[in-house]
Amino acid sequence: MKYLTLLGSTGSIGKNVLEIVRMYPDRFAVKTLCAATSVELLAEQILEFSPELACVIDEAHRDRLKALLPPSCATELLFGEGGYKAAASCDGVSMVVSAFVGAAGLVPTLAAIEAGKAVALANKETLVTAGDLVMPLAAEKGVPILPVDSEHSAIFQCLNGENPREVSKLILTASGGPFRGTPREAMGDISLAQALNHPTWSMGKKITIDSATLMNKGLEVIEAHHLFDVEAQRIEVVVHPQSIVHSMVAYVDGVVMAQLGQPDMKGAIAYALNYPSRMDIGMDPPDFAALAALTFEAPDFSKFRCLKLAFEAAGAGGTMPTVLNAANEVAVASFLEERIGFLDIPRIIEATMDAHPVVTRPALDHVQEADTWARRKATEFICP
Ligand SMILES: NC(=O)C1=CN([C@@H]2O[C@H](COP(=O)(O)OP(=O)(O)OC[C@H]3O[C@@H](n4cnc5c(N)ncnc54)[C@H](OP(=O)(O)O)[C@@H]3O)[C@@H](O)[C@H]2O)C=CC1
Ligand SMILES: CC(=O)[C@@H](O)[C@H](O)COP(=O)(O)O
Ligand SMILES: [Mn+2]
Repeated sequence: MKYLTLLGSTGSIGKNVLEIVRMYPDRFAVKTLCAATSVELLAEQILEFSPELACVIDEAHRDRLKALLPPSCATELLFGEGGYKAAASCDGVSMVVSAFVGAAGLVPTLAAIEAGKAVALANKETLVTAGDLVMPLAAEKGVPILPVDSEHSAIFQCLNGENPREVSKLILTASGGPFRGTPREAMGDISLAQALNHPTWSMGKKITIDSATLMNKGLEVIEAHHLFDVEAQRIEVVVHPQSIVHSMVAYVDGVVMAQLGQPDMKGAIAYALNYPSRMDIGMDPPDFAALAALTFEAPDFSKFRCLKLAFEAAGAGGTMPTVLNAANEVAVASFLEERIGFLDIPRIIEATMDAHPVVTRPALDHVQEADTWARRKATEFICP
């Protein structure tokens, strides 16, 4: 039996994880559930899965959650960063699924690694903001970091059994988002509803906006760099609108291995949860005869500035990816509140990066300071 801590149980990834737990109650049990403020859904999940511990973002939400549960409920209720760390390092937990959104995932993921728990990692921002700290700590503690992000799961599967020294490049596929065919001149008029309309994947709001700006792919380049120890110059992004080829690995002999499947996160989640064995999760392979075509094209870096900025942040290293990520979180939150336009997102990130004096080889304190600094700076650039 694998005992899980689920960081982000009320989110898109979290709900998919719980679907798989429902399919295999003989293999997985939920020991702790964590969310931020969605106490109604969390209460339902607590009643269904009876975790030992549950945690929300602050005391007020803990009190609201408590009021939704019967007095007989034995689940211990915690709140705040201390509570998340306790959930991530809880005795008896064998795997932590890291599925918070944003850099909020960093501290509990580090706590999980410190405590020697295997990590199934969906929260890419953890690696973008502090990959140089996270991966060495995982290596030191002998903790596996199993990718959940679909592209990274694909690469992980394509690398299986191959010699990493024979890899020539990683090829990340991008759907291209809803604005792949939108003329450059029309990009300023994009509405929130249009940006939330992802062509192939159903996901949380923040990552859906990241996909629309192609920042998601930029974050994934940095994530892949840390997960697979391949420098960003050897990571190529190719637009593949059908989202059937989830990513590829090219080898020194020119051979390319690809992983294909339907655009449904349950495949990647199940692979991470049950690695190295596969499970029947009721998913059919793509119907190739019914697919008109699988197509590939280069991304337009000038139309999608965020992708360019992510490569620049990867090249600068140190605290620059932390700043890229934090400024992006601020800009996307502001776009989701309809306070800024779509093209303000790259403008704010670029201005924040331009103002940042990079700290090389940062410790956790430096990362956290850079994150706080970038959020403040980006907020200033929202209303210049
Ligand atoms: N969705 C997908 O298909 C994919 C997602 N990912 C990555 O997985 C992560 C999760 O994405 P997704 O599930 O879409 O996101 P959602 O927005 O759907 O869910 C986010 C989860 O994190 C919780 N949360 C949000 N903010 C905080 C915070 N400050 N502290 C603690 N918990 C918080 C939310 O709780 P509450 O509901 O209470 O707000 C919710 O449970 C992201 O890093 C994303 O990039 C990667 C590949 C695919
Ligand atoms: C499902 C998943 O892994 C997402 O990160 C997905 O890749 C988003 O699609 P884009 O390719 O549009 O960014
Ligand atoms: Mn992805």
